[in-house]
Amino acid sequence: MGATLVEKVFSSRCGKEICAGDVVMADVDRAMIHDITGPLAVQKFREMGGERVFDPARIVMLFDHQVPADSIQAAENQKFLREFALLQNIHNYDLREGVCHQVVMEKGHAAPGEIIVGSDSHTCMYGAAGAFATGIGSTDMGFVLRFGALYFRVPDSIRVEANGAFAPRVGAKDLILSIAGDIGADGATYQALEFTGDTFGAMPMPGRMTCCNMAIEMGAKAGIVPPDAVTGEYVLARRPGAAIPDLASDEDATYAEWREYDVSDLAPQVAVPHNVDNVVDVDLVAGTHVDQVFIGSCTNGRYEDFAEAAEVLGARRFSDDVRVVLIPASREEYLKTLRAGLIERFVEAGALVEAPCCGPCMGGAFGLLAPGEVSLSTSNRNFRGRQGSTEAEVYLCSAATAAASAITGEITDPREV
Ligand SMILES: CC(C)[C@H](C(=O)O)[C@@H](O)C(=O)O
Ligand code: SF4
Repeated sequence: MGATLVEKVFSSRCGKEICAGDVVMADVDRAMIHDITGPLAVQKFREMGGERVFDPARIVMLFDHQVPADSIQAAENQKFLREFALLQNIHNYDLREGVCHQVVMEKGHAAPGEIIVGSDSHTCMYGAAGAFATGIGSTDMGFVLRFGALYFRVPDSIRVEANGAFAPRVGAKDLILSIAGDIGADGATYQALEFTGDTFGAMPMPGRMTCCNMAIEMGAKAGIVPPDAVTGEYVLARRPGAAIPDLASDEDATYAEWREYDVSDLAPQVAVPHNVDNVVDVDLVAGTHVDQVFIGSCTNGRYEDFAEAAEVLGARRFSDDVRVVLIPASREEYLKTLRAGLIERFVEAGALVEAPCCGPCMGGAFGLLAPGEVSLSTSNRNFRGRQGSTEAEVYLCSAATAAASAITGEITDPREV
């Protein structure tokens, strides 16, 4: 019987045929912790009798949610983790690089066929590199830090096949929002989303990351794009010599579901408050006043997002009625955006450009909303209270839609500005 990509990853790791539903103990290739979840994971590791981590080279520690520290507690957490890294000889550690998921990808910590865990729900983003990657809780992470392995129930897969080319100003974020609208916020619970078809085949890595990143928003364990030449080029540039196994689902693999999309007539999509699956074509909400526009996060804070935003902006200014907050997801993305002259253009146009971090995405560090305010955000979550007051509203969209709306001060179709 044929196997899915995810079943193949586990079969290869376990050295025997593994099927969806099997519970296996599997070694992990990388374990990622960050400033919020790291301290509890370390505490759990110690409670389990941990003295030395299983392999310092396989642990990645990044600070992003509250950087620079926005409270004494955050500063203490970061100090605690820094001391742990020094003690354990963890070198893949940085407090300045940016949002953890972006940094994991760009430093080459994810490669096809690998199994990666992170104590953050959007760890599923590394499926863009053809890895099985999933978010785990801090107790599980304590176990992983100690033993380098974890029990997994191997998920069923939903095949999401997309074909066709996007219209101008429509792209990966619109596609994944539309998929979330169809599947629903819990419609893929404990399953893997396998993204196939010529749209994904032609999609550059940033778009694949956007789509895999949002798998968790449908409850999925993982999102994964079958590794191909695009994956190989990205991974090898960051980890020279990495093995790029030929991995794809068998033709007769069993899927829980098979969904097909034709993206050629897809319009820009917007998720309206307060659920990610409350998705509509942009024209249905066009004209909604916005108080804050945020372009950033692990979902859409890459150079390509800012380049598209700059194209939409042209020589204009952002509306004086909107707080426009732009945050490249990492230093690498920041530098690319800076060197292309875009940061200067954005600042001239009235934007606040911040250093790489999660920023307003989770309403943690800064950029909070007052009751009654409306945010339009390129991030991935819009539930009540996500960016500040529970009486505020968060809409989600692409960087193109965000830029168009930041110019007009209301939700705007990027094809019309
Ligand atoms: C803080 C962290 C645990 C959380 C997550 O797991 O996703 C955050 O990154 C988020 O996006 O809500
Ligand atoms: S940018 Fe947002 S979604 Fe991504 S890790 Fe940070 S808080 Fe979570």
